[in-house]
Amino acid sequence: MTSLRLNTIKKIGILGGTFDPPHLGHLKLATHFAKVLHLDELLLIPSGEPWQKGTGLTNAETRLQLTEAAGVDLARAFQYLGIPTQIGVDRLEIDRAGPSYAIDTAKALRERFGPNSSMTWLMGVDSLLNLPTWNSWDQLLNYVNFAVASRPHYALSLEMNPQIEVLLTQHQSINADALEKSPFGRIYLDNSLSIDLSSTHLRNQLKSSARSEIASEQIPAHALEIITNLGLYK
Ligand SMILES: Nc1ncnc2c1ncn2[C@@H]1O[C@H](COP(=O)(O)OP(=O)(O)OP(=O)(O)O)[C@@H](O)[C@H]1O
Ligand SMILES: O=C(O)c1ccc[n+]([C@@H]2O[C@H](COP(=O)([O-])O)[C@@H](O)[C@H]2O)c1
Repeated sequence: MTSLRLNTIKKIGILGGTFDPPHLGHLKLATHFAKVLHLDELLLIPSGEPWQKGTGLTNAETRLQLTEAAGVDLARAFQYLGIPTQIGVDRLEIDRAGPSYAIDTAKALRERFGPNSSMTWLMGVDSLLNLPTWNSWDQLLNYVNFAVASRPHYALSLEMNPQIEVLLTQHQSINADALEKSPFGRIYLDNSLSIDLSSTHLRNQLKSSARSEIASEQIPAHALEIITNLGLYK
């Protein structure tokens, strides 16, 4: 009876990002955790006002459009790979006024999915290292789990501050299964990804003479089409 209940807990993955633009690093992160965490649903959530990213960002509606296009490519990849996870692109941060705080998003999604769903915020290790700068960061694990992927140029062991060390001591789970069974409060560190792509690097490439060399191994094809059609990042 217990195991039946555990198997029927709904498992939601949340991938928030500025997505300026979305790239294959985002899609591979999403694909990896959809498989590892057996996600029922994955939400891509473009940040409305990414308050730490400075000025000169692409406007939110265009980043949403790019994320929706990337979602189409991700859905195709899931179909090809036989991953049954449903993909949604959610505009809740864009529709909320003011700076986009993950804590507000986590609370809103907890209301939506109810107390028993397993909700996991997916992120690269750079986001975990930066976590103590987020608004009300120490409350986030009361609403979601964290699944954290390795990323080139960021080393947890070298850059970890004491606050993250304490957080890991209290919340880390060695097995991903723990997150499937916990609605919130667990952290899973995954060292198997090493995708050397970033939006910053791609924006720089799109501004340069190497613009035409960008391929769908870097930016998903449908998003790249919009970038080309709208002449973005020139
Ligand atoms: N190559 C990658 N490997 C692992 N995680 C990634 C990768 N790229 C992005 N992420 C994660 O995806 C989330 C959203 O990232 P974001 O949209 O800021 O992309 P970015 O490439 O980090 O952007 P920028 O270069 O503008 O800072 C973050 O949690 C980030 O850690
Ligand atoms: O809550 C915060 O204060 C906060 C500060 C920085 C980033 N975040 C969230 O972290 C996710 C990745 O952010 P970024 O800046 O790396 O694109 C995205 O969902 C952001 O809204 C959240």
